[in-house]
Amino acid sequence: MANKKMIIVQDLVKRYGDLEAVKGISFEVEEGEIFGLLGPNGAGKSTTLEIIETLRPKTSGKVWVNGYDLDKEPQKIKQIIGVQLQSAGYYPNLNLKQLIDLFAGLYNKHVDAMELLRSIRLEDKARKKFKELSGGQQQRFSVATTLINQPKVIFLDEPTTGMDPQARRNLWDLIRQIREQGTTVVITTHYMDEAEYLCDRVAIIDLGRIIALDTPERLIDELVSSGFERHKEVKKANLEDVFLHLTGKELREE
Ligand SMILES: Nc1ncnc2c1ncn2[C@@H]1O[C@H](COP(=O)(O)OP(=O)(O)OP(=O)(O)O)[C@@H](O)[C@H]1O
Repeated sequence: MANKKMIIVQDLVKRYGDLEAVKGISFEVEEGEIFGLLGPNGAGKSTTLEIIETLRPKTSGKVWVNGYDLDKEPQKIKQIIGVQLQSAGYYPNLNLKQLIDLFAGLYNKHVDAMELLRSIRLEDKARKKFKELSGGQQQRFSVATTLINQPKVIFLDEPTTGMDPQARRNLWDLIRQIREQGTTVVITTHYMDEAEYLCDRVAIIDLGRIIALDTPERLIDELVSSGFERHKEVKKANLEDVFLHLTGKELREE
């Protein structure tokens, strides 16, 4: 059964002067999936994401989001997507509840700010300013704010960079919950364990081109069937498991 395509990207090209940062990439994201864009620094992930988000002009190629053509109906796309703000986007004098109320007002949506804060376990921080939160709390808040306009798809650009293992696992749970409620998620990450845990499918981008696109499992199976073997014996746990076993899974930031 063919699923509905939430995003279609065809032959997308982006040039910055002489540099061709995105060299004609094509991919589709299905409704309800967590889709990962992976790749080394400078591969073109953020550029691709920002073009789809209507935040950056493309050089050529076609993009549709929920059937809306980026060239013809960018406003329609803006209405159905959720984008994480950089920290500078959070007015410094407003507390978390006021920020949610402000965004809800801007989007003309009714949102129960306390309920949203409860869902990310920040209800006791309702009167705190964004800058007074820990890194993990800031990221949780920023992911939750992408939901205020009740989007069909949210974009998360390296959402767990710099987090400790507890906060990271916690954010993974939040992202999965968001998907379970029917929202499509597009995520960029440098962490392969994150991609393996979260993503239904991943596109690996290098030097502006997609060099692989499949489920993490099939990509791994393909590599193994090509004769690849790890040098070390694979253990049933890794160092992060040891760390979490010793220090617990509870958040430490409060
Ligand atoms: N505004 C810009 N002007 C000129 N070059 C840019 C601009 N933005 C990005 N680039 C270049 O385009 C290429 C792709 O950058 P992009 O930020 O999309 O990569 P990325 O895969 O998101 O990398 P990272 O993982 O470091 O965020 C890089 O070589 C970068 O230097």
